Amino acid sequence: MELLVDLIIRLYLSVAGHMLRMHSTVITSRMELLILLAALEESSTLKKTSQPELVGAIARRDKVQIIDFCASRSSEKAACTLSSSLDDIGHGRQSSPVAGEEAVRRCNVHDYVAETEPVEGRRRSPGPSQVRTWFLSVSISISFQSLSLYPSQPRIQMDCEETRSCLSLSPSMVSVDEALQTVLSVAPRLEPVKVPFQDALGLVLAEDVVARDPVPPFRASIMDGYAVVASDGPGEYPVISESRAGSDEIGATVTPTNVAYVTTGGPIPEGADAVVPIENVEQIKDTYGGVKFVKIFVGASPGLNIRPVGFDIDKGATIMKSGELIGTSEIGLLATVGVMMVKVYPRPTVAVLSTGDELVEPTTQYLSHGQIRDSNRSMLLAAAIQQQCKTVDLGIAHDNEEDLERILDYANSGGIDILCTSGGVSMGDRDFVKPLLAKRGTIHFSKVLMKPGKPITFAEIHYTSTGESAGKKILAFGLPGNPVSCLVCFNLFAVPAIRHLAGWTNPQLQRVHARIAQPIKTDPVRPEFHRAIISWELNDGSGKPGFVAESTGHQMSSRLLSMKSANVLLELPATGAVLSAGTLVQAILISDISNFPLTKLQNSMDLSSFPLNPTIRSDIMHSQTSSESQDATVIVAILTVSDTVAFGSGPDRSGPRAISVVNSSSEKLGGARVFATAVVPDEVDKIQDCLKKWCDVDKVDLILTLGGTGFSPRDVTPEATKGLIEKETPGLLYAMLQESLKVTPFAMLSRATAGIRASTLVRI
Ligand SMILES: Nc1nc2c(c(=O)[nH]1)N[C@H]1C(S)=C(S)[C@@H](COP(=O)(O)OP(=O)(O)OC[C@H]3O[C@@H](n4cnc5c(N)ncnc54)[C@H](O)[C@@H]3O)O[C@H]1N2
Ligand code: MOO
Repeated sequence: MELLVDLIIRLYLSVAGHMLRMHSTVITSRMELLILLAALEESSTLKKTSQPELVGAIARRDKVQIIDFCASRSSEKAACTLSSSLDDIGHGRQSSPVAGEEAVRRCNVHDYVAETEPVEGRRRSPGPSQVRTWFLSVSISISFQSLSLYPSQPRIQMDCEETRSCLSLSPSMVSVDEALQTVLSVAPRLEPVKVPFQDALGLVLAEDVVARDPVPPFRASIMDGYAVVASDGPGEYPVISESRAGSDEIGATVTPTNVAYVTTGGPIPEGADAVVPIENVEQIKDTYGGVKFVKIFVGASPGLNIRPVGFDIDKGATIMKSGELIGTSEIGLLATVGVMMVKVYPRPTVAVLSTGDELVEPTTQYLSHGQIRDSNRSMLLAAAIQQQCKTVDLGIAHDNEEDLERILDYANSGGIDILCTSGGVSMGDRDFVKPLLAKRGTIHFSKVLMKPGKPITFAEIHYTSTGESAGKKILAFGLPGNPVSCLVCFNLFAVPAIRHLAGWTNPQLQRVHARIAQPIKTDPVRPEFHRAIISWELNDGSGKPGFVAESTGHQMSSRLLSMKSANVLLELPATGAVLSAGTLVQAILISDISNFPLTKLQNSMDLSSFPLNPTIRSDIMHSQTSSESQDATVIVAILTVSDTVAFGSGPDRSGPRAISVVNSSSEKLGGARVFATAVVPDEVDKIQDCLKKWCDVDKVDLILTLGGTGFSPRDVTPEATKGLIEKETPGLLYAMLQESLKVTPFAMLSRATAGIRASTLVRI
């Protein structure tokens, strides 16, 4: 039996693309230990640290529970199969076979070398009748290097307080959706307040607003012209009065055979039932006995150009409903109907605290070794202000429990609604935020299956003060220290919470669909929130208008530049696959998108630096050719061949440069213009697909390929090109080499290729 289990494990681990998973499995026998050890054999971390502990626990006949054991390669299917196999072998109790996506979703995976988590329960030694239970969360990347062992609370009766603290610290990981639902279910609506209507911009109404007056309050003219009795018809009439907006010609009554001058918005005199615009009327030069006469050229039907009383707003009409957001037009409406005080949900007060011994004020000119400027605090305060919150700056807390506790107490007494800390929520020995939040309140979750932002912690703390705030709660977000993780988590969780507190009926962030401009590699385990800039394009690559998303580049969670200018977070599923350019994905809006970058089609120079895949680019190219190719005699396409660029791990430096060289030397090159660009990874079929399409379908004149000419196994551009060209052009190669040698002797190491396919010249 042992051999069989061992074999199964080895088999599964040896098959590329398989995932091994044991879920909620209690290890009680040597056989089960074997399963684990066989699988983890290659984990040096385990051997050095956790394995002896685990073996010791088994030897002592302590009960060991694996809550999540996941050797992740990529396939979810294998996880289910193995899970069932384990059941079949018969452990004596069920390990639940978790299927497909659900398995991955619930998987507690760590994709880096993790360490023992400081959990309260660890300090307790098991009593005589107690069962020692370990929570073991294991993730094995392809190299099987990472493992974390979580000794957890013994399964013993504890008093409530202890139970709560321990449970709050359990390392279970929730999905982003679950986490958000939790936040929203815990977040209370703030008590509504009355404010002057001018101060209500951006707030949510907490009552209906009723018009106390009709609008307009009198019959008003829509045009500058003459108020007439419609039945009079065309003819010459005396002007008996002039009614201008703002004046009321009291007493003036229009009767048949006379008219009154009116301006737009002015009251219509009694008796008149239509207004003839001034354009259809002529002043008669001579006045008769001081009375002005006009000649009316057209007839009018009753009611023409008159707004009756209450035409825009009826008296008593509900013009705004509770729950509506007050924008600029709403302020205008409140003014119109004379509602001077409105009941609204107030803005939450957000306190922001940075934690970490390495942090110094941003004003620090010279940094000592190990110091960094605190960026998160200013950023979070600005983000809170952007959400219209009142803010409290709690400064920087050092990595010690006392400092943190003192500041938390201060915040606690200050009437705040939300506390945002950053840093100190991960696994370091000085990460005090979680234990403190657990001590002061209830932790609802402390890890979320997302990238970046995994260690985000959410807790609710109850006010200790006795004053007005007594009984109220503070929502505490323990945001990760990495600046990008910090801001991404603020957007995804704190912003909806702020909105919910502030009375929004739909506090969720809005989503749109966008097509990605570059291929993006997804994470195999954590759904990723990839920072990008979307813009509206007349052709999003599908031939129709739509949003196109441009990645902000390298997505490391410390690289705040990846957040700069980003107006969306692309929601990328955790499949480990590469999404090709042009794939439609969901984009979560994180900022105002009204300030779009210029659309690529509006800016032909910019067009060239837009590395869409060949299909997309060609579509755009076709829509361009009618207007722009008329004067271009040589149509050029540029292909960047690079894994780094294709997978979004680095910017395309050579592509844009080549484009500007071609475009700026256009005249010298006989009217050459770049109409198509693309980026593909170093793979023969991808390169060939693109070249074939440009040669055979788009009939491009010249293709320049960049990259992939070196000597590494992935450098295959020459091979891909040679497989396609029909006639070689050795002379060109010679000329290219000669020129290149003038710049660098290394040119002789280049494996340049050139040739013709159909009517296209391909050069690398
Ligand atoms: N062994 C493990 N290590 C880490 C894990 C893990 O699960 N096991 N998680 C990683 C992930 S994911 C993240 S995200 C970070 C989060 O760490 P913390 O929230 O504890 O943050 P710190 O360790 O304090 O700082 C991380 C990083 O960010 C910088 N930082 C912190 N505060 C600021 C600030 N106010 N302004 C600018 N930069 C800040 C800090 O210097 C660090 O470089 O943990 C991983 N590690
Ligand atoms: O989850 Mo951390 O936020 O990847 O860097």
